[in-house]
Amino acid sequence: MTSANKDNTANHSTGDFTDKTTAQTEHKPDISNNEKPSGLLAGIIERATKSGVGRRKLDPSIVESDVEKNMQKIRDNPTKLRLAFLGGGSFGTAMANLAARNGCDVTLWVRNKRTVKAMTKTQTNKKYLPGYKLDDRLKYSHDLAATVKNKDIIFLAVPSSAFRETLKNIAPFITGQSVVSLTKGMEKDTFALMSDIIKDELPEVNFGVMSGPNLAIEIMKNMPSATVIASDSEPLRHAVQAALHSAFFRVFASDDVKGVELGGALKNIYAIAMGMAAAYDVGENTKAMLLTRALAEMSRFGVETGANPLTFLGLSGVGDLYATCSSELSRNFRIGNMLGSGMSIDAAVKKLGQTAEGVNTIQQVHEKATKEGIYMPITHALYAVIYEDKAALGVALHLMEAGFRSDVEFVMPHDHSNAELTAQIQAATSDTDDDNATKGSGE
Ligand SMILES: NC(=O)C1=CN([C@@H]2O[C@H](COP(=O)(O)OP(=O)(O)OC[C@H]3O[C@@H](n4cnc5c(N)ncnc54)[C@H](O)[C@@H]3O)[C@@H](O)[C@H]2O)C=CC1
Ligand SMILES: O=C(CO)COP(=O)(O)O
Repeated sequence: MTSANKDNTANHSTGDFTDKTTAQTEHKPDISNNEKPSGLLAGIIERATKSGVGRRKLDPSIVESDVEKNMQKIRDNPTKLRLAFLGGGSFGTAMANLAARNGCDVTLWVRNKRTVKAMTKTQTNKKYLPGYKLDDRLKYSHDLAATVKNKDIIFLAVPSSAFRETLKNIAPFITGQSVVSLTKGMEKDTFALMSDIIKDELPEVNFGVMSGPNLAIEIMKNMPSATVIASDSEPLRHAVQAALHSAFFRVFASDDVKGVELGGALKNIYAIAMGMAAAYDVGENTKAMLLTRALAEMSRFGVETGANPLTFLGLSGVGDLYATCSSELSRNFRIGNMLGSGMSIDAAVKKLGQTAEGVNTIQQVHEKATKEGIYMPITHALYAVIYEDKAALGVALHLMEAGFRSDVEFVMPHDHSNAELTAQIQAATSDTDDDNATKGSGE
């Protein structure tokens, strides 16, 4: 049993599972035999690192059975993927721990030398995951070059604000490694997603993005979870599945990189809205309305920017939206809750002291949607409350009075012929709106 398991004793009443079964039956990494990648793995890596290979569109049923076959071969031939995880926050640590527990050769890069020393000594991440013992095979380093050299896959789990800088720093050491983003955000001022930044900075590399309902603390507790690896490269998808998949963590595949990435980035906006709604003690109907209209906004935005709307029905869309909109473990939810309790955005961010990507994403998406004329009423409303000091109640009422629209616009497109009626209703209620529109109105 791994040291992580020793600490996490079984408590099924709280949903806390040990991974006794995994350790004993699923992954039996034989360290002594694992120094070199197996033939199968070497093949996967070779294919993954050759540009163009594996980029064809595949019949999903064939992919499913191929994945299963490959997974089986990998299970039958214990392998040692060489992985680097960059970013020692809660998510980078949780994912690195999963891979180490699966028998991969894993180094977690943390920029602070003293933190590396402390993690090596205690095998815990005291700041971001206090109380969770990490796998004793996990290695730590603050030497970026040494960490990324001679690796098969480099996973980035730094905040979006540090993503480009981190890629620039590793660029000199990239030879044939693949890169996978775990980051859920957008670059400030450029609206670039992490995959866009990878294409800018490392145009030759094979890359993927991973996203899904993956609250780090629940993963550390071995609560069953699932995620999505999206890449144009089939071999890379398989390699990531091999690295992270276990009885507690299922890794599904997709080739809609944009859709998967947008799901992870956009849901943070609505987690803030939902945290705020929770502070106002709204009912279940209201939460359901907010969640569902959020999904409509996300998929509309996705389609306008090149994603497949069906992707938003998957784990990285509705799955992650649900997880972060319903849990105080979500930092974005907590930010919303603090805002709803009357705190300013700056004070809330300071109090949180961790990454909450939604704070920046609201601004990016508000600007982009305004510029491109994409209908995103919840995002605009949230922007008005947070950045234009509008009263939340007045803004919420305004949202409720918006015109008649169809439910699922991909099933029945909106009927714009009722615009006149909508305008009349809005004119009739505008006096009330004006009264409620600013915080000085005595809301
Ligand atoms: N925590 C979670 O449950 C999940 C987080 N994510 C995403 O993962 C990304 C990272 O988030 P967390 O690990 O939760 O953040 P965190 O707030 O727990 O930690 C951030 C880490 O990044 C490091 N960092 C900050 N600036 C850096 C820089 N310039 N260079 C190197 N390292 C730097 C910090 O020192 C810290 O170790 C975010 O985009 C987040 O949305 C995705 C899924 C789940
Ligand atoms: O993305 C997450 C879970 O899937 C984590 O959400 P927060 O960044 O809001 O904590």
